[in-house]
Amino acid sequence: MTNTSFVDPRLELIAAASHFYQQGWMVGTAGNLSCRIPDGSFWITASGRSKGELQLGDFIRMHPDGRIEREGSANNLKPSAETSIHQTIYSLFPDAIACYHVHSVEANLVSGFTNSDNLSLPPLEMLKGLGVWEENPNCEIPVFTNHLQVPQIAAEIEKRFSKTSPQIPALLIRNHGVTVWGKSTTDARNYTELVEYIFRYMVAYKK
Ligand SMILES: CSC[C@@H](O)[C@@H](O)C(=O)COP(=O)(O)O
Ligand SMILES: [Zn+2]
Repeated sequence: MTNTSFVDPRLELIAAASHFYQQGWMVGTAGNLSCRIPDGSFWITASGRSKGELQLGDFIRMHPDGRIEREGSANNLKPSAETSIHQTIYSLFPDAIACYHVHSVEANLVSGFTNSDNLSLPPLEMLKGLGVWEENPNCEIPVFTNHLQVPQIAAEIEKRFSKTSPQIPALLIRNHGVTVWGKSTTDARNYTELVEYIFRYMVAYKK
């Protein structure tokens, strides 16, 4: 029998946020999560919601051009302040279905390990989980400046990634946090855990 049951993707975002909150990566209102749906629009967390206790009404449905879909979206909520980054990721990577952004202590610490716009990652087995199938890989994560105006960060992401795709589906914003994307909510959740493991390793190695 075919399973035709429909799971509201917001439930997966709520579960992921709760999990990340428990890890200390989405404390208070930090971070934002989104998930693209078949008509090309995406659900994104509304701005300033407590990420450890999201509810279905804490999301906004947006079209790629920035238009808010009122049907299903709660009224009087503002979309995440970092919506322009999610829009940019969805436009650059047509396969991306989910985009997750979290703020961990380790992501901030490792972003200070280099002044360059790329951070070298150690050649850990965990990189395979992020799609890097090489022996002793020489892998880097792109690092972006944390401009006060978020659309400026988004514009720099667009500019760099239009020329060169990153080696892994992740980017770091200096002194801010990491953003990952994947072909499913499960992939995005796994990638978030994997990059955070690598950052933890890097911090522990430095001690
Ligand atoms: C703890 S404030 C963090 C915000 O400035 C921002 O970086 C963030 O990740 C959450 O913003 P939001 O507008 O709630 O999506
Ligand atoms: Zn943020």
